[in-house]
Amino acid sequence: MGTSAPLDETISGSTKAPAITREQYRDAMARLGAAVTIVTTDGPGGRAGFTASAVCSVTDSPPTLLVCLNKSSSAAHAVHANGVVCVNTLAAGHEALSNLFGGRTPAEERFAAGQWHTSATGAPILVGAVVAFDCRIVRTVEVGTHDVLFCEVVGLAEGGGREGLIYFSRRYHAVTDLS
Ligand SMILES: NC(=O)c1ccc[n+]([C@@H]2O[C@H](COP(=O)([O-])OP(=O)(O)OC[C@H]3O[C@@H](n4cnc5c(N)ncnc54)[C@H](O)[C@@H]3O)[C@@H](O)[C@H]2O)c1
Ligand SMILES: Cc1cc2c(cc1C)N(C[C@H](O)[C@H](O)[C@H](O)COP(=O)(O)O)c1[nH]c(=O)[nH]c(=O)c1N2
Repeated sequence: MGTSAPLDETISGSTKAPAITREQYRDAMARLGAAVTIVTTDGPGGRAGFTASAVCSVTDSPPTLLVCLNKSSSAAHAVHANGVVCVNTLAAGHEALSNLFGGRTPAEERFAAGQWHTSATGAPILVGAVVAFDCRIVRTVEVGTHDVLFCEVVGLAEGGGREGLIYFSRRYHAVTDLS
């Protein structure tokens, strides 16, 4: 009979030489457009946040999304220690904030550039985000350089913005809801 699945798993890659280089892979991925988010956390591990485009829906029952987090990110310790994240979907006009959370800037400076509320889990919600998903991390799978965080959505906040932000071909693009 089955045992319960572990909450943390590691998936090892092939030991064979990869068929494509990192550069080829990145160039190809640059053609795959994605929404831009700022993933935040707060709690015993401290406040932290990072820009993420590797975010997608896994299932609606229970509502779950995944976030890929580079293990070397300055936010990694806090994310794992707190076990909660808020995925803030950015709007047109958030390009500078995205770049600040995109690396090499101290956490306090990142947060000082935006306005934040506190979600039910304690993670910061960005005022003006298109939509924010307040989440508890229910499972982590390590794959290569990244941790894949499976995040159960326990709360939602709508920021009212009508223009979303897409990262495509290494540039930001505003997208408008014409309905
Ligand atoms: N998933 C990620 O970790 C990820 C995604 C996008 C951008 N970034 C980082 O943002 C910076 C600028 O990125 P860019 O898009 O302008 O140019 P880039 O050439 O570094 O990346 C092109 C595309 O490749 C993918 N990618 C890049 N680095 C990755 C990584 N370490 N792991 C998995 N996928 C990765 C992403 O889809 C990215 O949009 C880089 O430092 C990059 O590492 C990381
Ligand atoms: C548009 C865009 C998109 C992404 C990123 C950057 C940018 C500009 N970065 C990189 C990530 O934000 C950055 O590495 C962290 O902020 C960690 O940097 P520090 O270690 O804090 O300097 C990123 N990192 C990650 O782990 N997962 C992701 O999906 C993304 N996506």
